[in-house]
Amino acid sequence: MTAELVTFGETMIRLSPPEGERIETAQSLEFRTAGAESNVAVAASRLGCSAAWLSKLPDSPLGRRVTTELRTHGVEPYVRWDDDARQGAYYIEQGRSPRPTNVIYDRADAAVTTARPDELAVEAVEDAAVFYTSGITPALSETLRETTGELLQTATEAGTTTAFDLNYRSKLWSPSDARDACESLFPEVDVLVAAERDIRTVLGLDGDASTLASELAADFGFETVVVTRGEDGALARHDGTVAEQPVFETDTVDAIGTGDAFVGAFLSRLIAGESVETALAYGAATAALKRTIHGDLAVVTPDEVERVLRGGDAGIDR
Ligand SMILES: O=C(O)C(=O)C[C@H](O)[C@H](O)COP(=O)(O)O
Repeated sequence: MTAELVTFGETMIRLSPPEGERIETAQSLEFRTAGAESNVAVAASRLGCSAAWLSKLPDSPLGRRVTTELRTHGVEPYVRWDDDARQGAYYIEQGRSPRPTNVIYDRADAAVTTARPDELAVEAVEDAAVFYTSGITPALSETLRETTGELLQTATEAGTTTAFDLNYRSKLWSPSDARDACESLFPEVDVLVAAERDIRTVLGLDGDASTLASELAADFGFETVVVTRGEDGALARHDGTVAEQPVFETDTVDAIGTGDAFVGAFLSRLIAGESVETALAYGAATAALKRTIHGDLAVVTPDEVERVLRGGDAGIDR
């Protein structure tokens, strides 16, 4: 079946001690899966968009754990299985003020780092409405930098809209390396999503969020630029106009995955033919719901998102 949204990247095993426990001393670790591009596919799928995820995984219980979880949420994994490769993982110790959240990656030499286009379901990219990947993927290896560029080009040539989240991770590379790699990919990107702080740190731009979006659109010819601003909401520049979206208040249980939930919901609405304004609102509502849920995944339903959009409060539904 042709998927409307196709994403490409690494999905890791996510290991986290119980709240208030340190990685150094914890006796147990919660076991989940997480990865920016599959998180986006899950959010979109849960909101009614058909979604597929391309990657390379070890042919092992750890690799199959990833595909099993994605299928649970309706995402079709198109995976190249590798007998000998590693499964990437990360440890996350959730912070509580004044102790920050800490992520420790264990993803060097993961299976995906050697993925080449001829090992991947490139035809799914050609047939999709939107192809999505993020700045994490080219950060993982030189091969992935090339593969990311080739898949974006394949998408462009096939008339598939391309979407890219800058997703800067300082534990993977320096701002200048990220800038070089991402700017070389930008000519093939139609929809750019970027956190305001990443635009300043990585791309070295200054000014308010609206100015950043306009400069990016002018410099790189993006069709749409979405700037995410944490508690200050998000804005999108499209067709020469800027739309703003505040955040929905939330009681945060787990903030990790908020950005990906936003992007997945946003893309699902664009694919459904809705306006950028509507897509932004869906993104913000889905992101708020994600923050109330443990793990990276936006395990939500369209009704729940609609309810947030209508301003429904929490309460007890019985
Ligand atoms: O692959 C990586 O390096 C990741 O960081 C996976 C992350 O768990 C998500 O991408 C969450 O990112 P947010 O949605 O911005 O919270």
